[in-house]
Amino acid sequence: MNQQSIAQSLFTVTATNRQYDEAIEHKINQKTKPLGALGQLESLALQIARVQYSRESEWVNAQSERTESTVTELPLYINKPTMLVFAADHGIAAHGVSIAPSEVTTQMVHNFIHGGAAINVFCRQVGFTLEVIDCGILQPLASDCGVVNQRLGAGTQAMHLQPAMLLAQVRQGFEFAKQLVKRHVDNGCSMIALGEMGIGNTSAAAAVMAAVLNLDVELCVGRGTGIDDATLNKKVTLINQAIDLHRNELTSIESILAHLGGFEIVQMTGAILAAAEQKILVVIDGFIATAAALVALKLAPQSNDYLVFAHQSHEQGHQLMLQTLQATPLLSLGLRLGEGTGAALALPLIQGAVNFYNQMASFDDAGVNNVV
Ligand SMILES: O=C(O)c1ccc[n+]([C@@H]2O[C@H](COP(=O)([O-])O)[C@@H](O)[C@H]2O)c1
Ligand SMILES: Cc1cc2nc[nH]c2cc1C
Repeated sequence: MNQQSIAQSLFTVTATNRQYDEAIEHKINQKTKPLGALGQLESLALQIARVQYSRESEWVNAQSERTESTVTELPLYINKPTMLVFAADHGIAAHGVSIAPSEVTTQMVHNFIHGGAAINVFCRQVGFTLEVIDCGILQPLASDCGVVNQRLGAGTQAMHLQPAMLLAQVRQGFEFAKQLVKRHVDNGCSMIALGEMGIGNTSAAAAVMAAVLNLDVELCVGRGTGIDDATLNKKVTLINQAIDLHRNELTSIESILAHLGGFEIVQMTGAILAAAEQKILVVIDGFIATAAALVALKLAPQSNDYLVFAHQSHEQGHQLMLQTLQATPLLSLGLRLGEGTGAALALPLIQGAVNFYNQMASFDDAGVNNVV
């Protein structure tokens, strides 16, 4: 008998309903513009409509007299957009793979608490509520500091010497993430975005990418915070060493996550699966968040329907990962900060897709010659 994965035992993910696609596309095509002229915003509006009409399906079905075309009169919405920033430390960071020591993870979490980081600035600017989650930074924080405590340990083990974590920690991380997302959805949130903070986490993300996609480590590793050539070589060597050490154990996606991953990558994976289960949109930030998306998509391919890829990061490996996922990110700004910054900057574009769908006049409404 096939053993159920941890993810299968915790999450039920179903694809969005495609029943209204024709009506949605008709509505978009009847807007006062040349066919397709809003480019990627049109496919984004279609995706959001699929997600939200699937989410509201009980309501939609209850309106038994409604025809398919009137279903599209339901406006799309973004309620309580919430940026979740997952912080964790990495054992490998003590072995010279980053420009910064692990202490910077905690220092940046304090910066988030005091509102001074880039992610604070951008969240304030665009209207994201920011929540920071301690998934396992080196030292616990004071319980009243405003950071959510979902610690899986005091940093992972150095993956080139031993497994980064146990499968029990992967399970606990998925459970934490499920509770977290449920709390936000119960509170009316219709869209989450995922960012992260963790010195050393581009090593973990690259290792997971190489193992999941069976790629050469060199293709997956980049300069992270901005390392020089010598440090880059060391990073490649240590990640190869980790993959060689655990080779016989890298037999399932969850085992790859346990041996090579990070506490924030585990919890972002869980948050994606939870968002897909709850049928809400989930906006993915940079390289590390995309590695979590890669894992989530391997565990539950239907979760793809709920994912919006915010941007293509400067990190080498991100473009290849996005291509492999056939994902077209909204932005490409050469960002390499993480924290959720690219996802925050994408919110006005997502809002633009919702607004044109809801508010633009049709050719009929506006008395404009129908050019479709
Ligand atoms: O999001 C990205 O694409 C990204 C690319 C490079 C670096 N980062 C951030 O930099 C940190 C990891 O870099 P490193 O060099 O310590 O592995 C971590 O806090 C990430 O948020 C993030
Ligand atoms: C200062 C600093 C801020 C960050 N934000 C996300 N990753 C980071 C890494 C460093 C080093």
